[in-house]
Amino acid sequence: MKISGPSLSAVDRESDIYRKLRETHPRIAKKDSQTWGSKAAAEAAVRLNWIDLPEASQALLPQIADLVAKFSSHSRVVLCGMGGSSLGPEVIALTYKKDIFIFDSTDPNYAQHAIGSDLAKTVVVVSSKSGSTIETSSQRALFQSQFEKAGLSPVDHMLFVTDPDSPLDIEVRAGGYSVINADPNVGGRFSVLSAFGLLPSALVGAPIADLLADARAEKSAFLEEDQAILDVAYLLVTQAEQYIAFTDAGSTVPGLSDWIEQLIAESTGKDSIGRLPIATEDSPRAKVGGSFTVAYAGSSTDLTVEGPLGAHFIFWEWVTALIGAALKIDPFNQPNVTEAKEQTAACLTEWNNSVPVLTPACSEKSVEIFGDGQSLKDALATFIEDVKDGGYIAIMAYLDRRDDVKIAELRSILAEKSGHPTSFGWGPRFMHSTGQFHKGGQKNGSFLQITGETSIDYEIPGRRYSLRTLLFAQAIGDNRALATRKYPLLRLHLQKRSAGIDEILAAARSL
Ligand SMILES: O=P(O)(O)OC[C@H]1O[C@](O)(CO)[C@@H](O)[C@@H]1O
Repeated sequence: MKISGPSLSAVDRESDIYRKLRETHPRIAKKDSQTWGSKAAAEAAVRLNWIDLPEASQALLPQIADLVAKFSSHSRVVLCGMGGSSLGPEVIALTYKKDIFIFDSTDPNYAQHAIGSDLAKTVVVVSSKSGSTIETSSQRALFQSQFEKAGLSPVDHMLFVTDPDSPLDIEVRAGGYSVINADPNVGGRFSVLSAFGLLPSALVGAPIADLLADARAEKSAFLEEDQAILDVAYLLVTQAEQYIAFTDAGSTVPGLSDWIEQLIAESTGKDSIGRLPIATEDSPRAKVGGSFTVAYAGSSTDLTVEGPLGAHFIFWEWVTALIGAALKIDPFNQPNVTEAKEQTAACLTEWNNSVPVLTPACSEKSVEIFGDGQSLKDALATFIEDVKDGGYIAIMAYLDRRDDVKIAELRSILAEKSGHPTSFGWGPRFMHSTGQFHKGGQKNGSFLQITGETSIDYEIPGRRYSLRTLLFAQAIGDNRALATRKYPLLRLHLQKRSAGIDEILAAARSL
């Protein structure tokens, strides 16, 4: 991996932190579960096999090749999965310019795109380590019924990646489905070089053997010569107090920032001392709010890290483990993700499985305002004013990331208007990424939720609620989890999505 940039002059290789990182590096290589302290040791003992994946996953290649051959008559691949289970294949497909539909949402409008118009040609990979993630199990149930309704046998169109003996594994094997098991001692966000990353990527024709070879070469390189990897970990610990802005601009590995975001945010966003990665459009916009800036090409950020995608994967996983040791946190748990899940379940019970009428404080044209402010502009202005010194804004859009993609422009507008680091996440996908940080990291976030009416809805077979109800329970559940912490919180609800997005963008630009 080649590293460069002006920040390297700040590396103090004689400092205590650098010494700690240098001591930690060989302990990670030995898979020493005590590396992150005794409290983290039990979890670490069953989470460290990602270290072996560049070599160990080669053994999976024949099984993956068989599955690719078995499903080769299907021209369209859909991947159902959340967090690490989907962001890995997404960046691989983007990098190698392969087409895969990533279904990592519960938005019915987006689900309609996932289902598409040609189920006969579609193969669906359902990826879930635990087998119990609510989004993934709902997506799976939806697809099963869609295939049946279309007169197609789901067994011929669906295959599964999961841990051996997970409830999902047992059920789908009994049902005659194709299944590939991943190593259970690898956590979701570290799983890209396991079957979770490799199988969907191979189905769309990405060169997975090359990815593994690049990861192996990089691992050998940093085990032999540790300076580059220790320098990067040192900078992210010492030069970024809280915010690390990543940009894919000019990069040969587009989408990597989103994958790194889930890796670092969910691994470090706890005990109020984490690092918040922010995926930004380009280096000028990355700098807003004084974030430490990182790119994978060019020379306009604090740090540039260049290398092939497989090398990036193992490099950033290792850096994350190093950061965890330096910050004295357990990088392998995600305590606050569970909290949002519980709030979602509580909403579903309270609502008796259907969204109640939610009355806004006020409305303007297509947008309902749940929060302070007499108009959209006023609400946004108040929201920005309330951001704490040194704090950040998180925009969470529970919308369709194909049709509603324009709303992502709000990130740079609010960053510029407020001068604060501003992240953007699609709901509920961000819940498996920055969602952990929002509730477990530094207590200085301000949260803007954007929800919208749906043009379609789907019943989820086997559940008593629909996809739309689940989406709203996730949004309102997370809203409650944030509200209990008394963080600044605004929800804008779009009665009409397209018009509402334009109105929000216009109001934000006029601030
Ligand atoms: O693969 P699973 O078990 O469905 O989990 C999906 C995601 O949920 C988390 O467990 C928690 O957000 C992630 O670490 C993981 O990538």
